[in-house]
Amino acid sequence: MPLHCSSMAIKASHNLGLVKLNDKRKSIINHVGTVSFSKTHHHRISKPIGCLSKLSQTQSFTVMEDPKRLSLSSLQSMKHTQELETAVRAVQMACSLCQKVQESLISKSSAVVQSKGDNSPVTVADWSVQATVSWILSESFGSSNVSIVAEEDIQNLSKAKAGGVLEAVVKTVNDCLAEAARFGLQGPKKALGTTEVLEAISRCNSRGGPTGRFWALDPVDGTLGFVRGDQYAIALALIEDGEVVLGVLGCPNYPMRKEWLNYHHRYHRIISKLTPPTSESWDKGCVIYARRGSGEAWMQPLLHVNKNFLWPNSAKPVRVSSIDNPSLATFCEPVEKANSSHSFTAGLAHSVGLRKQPLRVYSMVKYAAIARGDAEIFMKFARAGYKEKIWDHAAGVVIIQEAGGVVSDAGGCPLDFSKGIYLEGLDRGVIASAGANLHDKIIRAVDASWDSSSL
Ligand SMILES: Nc1ncnc2c1ncn2[C@@H]1O[C@H](COP(=O)(O)OS(=O)(=O)O)[C@@H](OP(=O)(O)O)[C@H]1O
Ligand SMILES: [Mg+2]
Ligand SMILES: [Mg+2]
Ligand SMILES: [Mg+2]
Repeated sequence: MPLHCSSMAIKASHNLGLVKLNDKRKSIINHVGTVSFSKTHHHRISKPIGCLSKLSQTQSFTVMEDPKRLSLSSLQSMKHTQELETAVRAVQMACSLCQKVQESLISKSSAVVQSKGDNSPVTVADWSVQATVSWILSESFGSSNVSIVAEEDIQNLSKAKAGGVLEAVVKTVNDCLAEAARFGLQGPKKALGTTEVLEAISRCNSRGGPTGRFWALDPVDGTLGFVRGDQYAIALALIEDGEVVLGVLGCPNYPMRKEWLNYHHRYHRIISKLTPPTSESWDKGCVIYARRGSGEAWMQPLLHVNKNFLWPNSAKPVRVSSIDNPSLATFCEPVEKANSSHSFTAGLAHSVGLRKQPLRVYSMVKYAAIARGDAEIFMKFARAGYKEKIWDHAAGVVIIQEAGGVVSDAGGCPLDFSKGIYLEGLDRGVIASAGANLHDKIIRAVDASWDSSSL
């Protein structure tokens, strides 16, 4: 919503991600990821000029709507309708594909799990989703109009050829595309050949950057969770001139009860045989999506093709939690210590007064949990030297922001999606919160404890 406040000479266009100030508060407002304009409204600045070291300097202002600019706002919110619809349908298809592959992984052997150069896992599902989404986007918008940055390439797939992985990918892609009509999309007239599948995967060779439009795709985020029969996500975002304009997160195992998100909880239940370790126990799954500037994030249940559900799917709005008392708040973080320092976040939690056990969840399901109001804070502090990739964050960031939350690096700056495949310039770590108060507290705690940390 465009905003105008004459008394403070503040003009802000929320939808366009611009904030202009003509008084001496410029240095304060331009430099933080979140600005409290009033006690109840929080508005994001997506292009700061620099960084404030402490969000506590955030100022409060009274803001009035400028009715003359409303038409611009509604125009903005109609943008990308086609792209969003296609992206949601493609992610629904990808969820269905992944569910089938995960079931077969659990019931058979782990032979289809390959290791990449960095020892991270990759599976038939990662390549198959990348091929399927790439093919759908190209068919829907014309391959010359579609540019995609995505995690996987065909090098490892060619290496894995001997194990029959490529054949399995081609079959999985074709089985999935054969169901396209049920998702309101058009599939191929005849099954894709190996060359076409490889082409679809390797077409995702954009390197991103500051200008133009590209999609960012993580075909399976949290592959480790996926192969362990746990949480994972399919993440698709559209980025224009360095800004994420829409995001879609497919979370096929998002459980009915939020406590079941917790890796440890699930693990203990399984070993104590309280619930069977089948995917049934999740009762589960959703696709969450948002469009920049709409102020809304939406959630759909998964479409179950075998249950004969047809498009359109029902959707309901999601909103971040209203909890801003740290003692009542839950924070989530990666399961693997190697991906984020559990000891550093434990220290932060202690100093901020977070009393609950951390919710350790694989993948961008953590972003989904914040957007749905199932947790209040997400923190990730990777080891020094690790560079976060845009596809691991883009969709989640826009969804949380539109659901009313705040996302920044540990210096309070927005994540920068304009610098290629990495989040260049990221200050220490990623923090997402349900509201500005919690966010402010975490950022101050990071500042206070960073120098004595071993990160
Ligand atoms: N060393 C290191 N440090 C930090 N992050 C790393 C690291 N290595 C990988 N990755 C990326 O982390 C993605 C998975 O993040 P998660 O939050 O799901 O972590 S965890 O699996 O719950 O521990 C994971 O995404 P996927 O590869 O899509 O699963 C990686 O992009
Ligand atoms: Mg990932
Ligand atoms: Mg991945
Ligand atoms: Mg990976």
